[in-house]
Amino acid sequence: MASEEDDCPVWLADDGPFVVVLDPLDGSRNIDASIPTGSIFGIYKRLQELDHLPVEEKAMLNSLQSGTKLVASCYVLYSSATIMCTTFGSGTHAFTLDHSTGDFILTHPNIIIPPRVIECRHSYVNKVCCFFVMSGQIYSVNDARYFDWPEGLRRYIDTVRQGKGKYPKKYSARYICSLVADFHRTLLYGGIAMNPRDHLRLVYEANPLSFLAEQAGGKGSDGKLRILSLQPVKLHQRLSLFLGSPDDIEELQSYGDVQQKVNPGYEV
Ligand SMILES: O=P(O)(O)OC[C@H]1O[C@](O)(COP(=O)(O)O)[C@@H](O)[C@@H]1O
Repeated sequence: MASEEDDCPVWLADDGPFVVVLDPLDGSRNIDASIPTGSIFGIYKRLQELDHLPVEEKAMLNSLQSGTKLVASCYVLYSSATIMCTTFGSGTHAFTLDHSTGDFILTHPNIIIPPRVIECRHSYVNKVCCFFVMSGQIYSVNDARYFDWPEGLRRYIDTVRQGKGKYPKKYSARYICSLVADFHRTLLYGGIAMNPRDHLRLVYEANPLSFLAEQAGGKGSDGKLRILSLQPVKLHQRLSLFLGSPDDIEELQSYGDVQQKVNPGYEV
């Protein structure tokens, strides 16, 4: 088991079938203000071919598995409702805690990130009428960092918020600064959630959430590459993270230069 809060993974049992990587409390700086927080989990199979190695070594290598090897991912959102959203590789499904029984009830089966534009067709006598319902025009980023962003990311955000992107509607901004909450909204409402600086962790945050995004028909990217295709080399490896609908991620990536390399370490 490897936790974002610990320097090294721990080996719990020789015969445990699974490896768990977790961020136990994401968005912790929000707690005193009662802003939503969350937990994130990724689950892999134990690599039995490494069983002969010393404990520290096999604990580390088991925790550094590629995101493509995830067998399950989950986040729990602590907000006006407590929601557990999971994937076992066959869709993304969310369960809401019923406080009266302690059970998690399946409330959001087969979540699909809303596509940016939904085409509706209606048939009338001798006529097919087609119109579009716009959906998902939301971007989520800490744009106080605007002047540290690369030129491509600035152009992308400037473009979509003026309604001059591929879809002709001005985007709205939403940023909670709690990754689980920002991602949960993106799953349900669409759009794109991002942290372009190398702050979030590949193992504990980017991989599990990208697996959930993909299983909901979306994408997880570092601005250039599919997150799940990246091989972790360090347990606490940080990177740029973009999660959202396929249209939004593809449009963002077309701007090329979107990873924030200047990261002075912000106070708040
Ligand atoms: O300061 P930024 O760049 O807006 O980063 C905020 C992000 O950092 C987090 O608080 C996680 O940071 P920690 O891992 O240091 O707790 C996310 O929940 C949030 O999305």
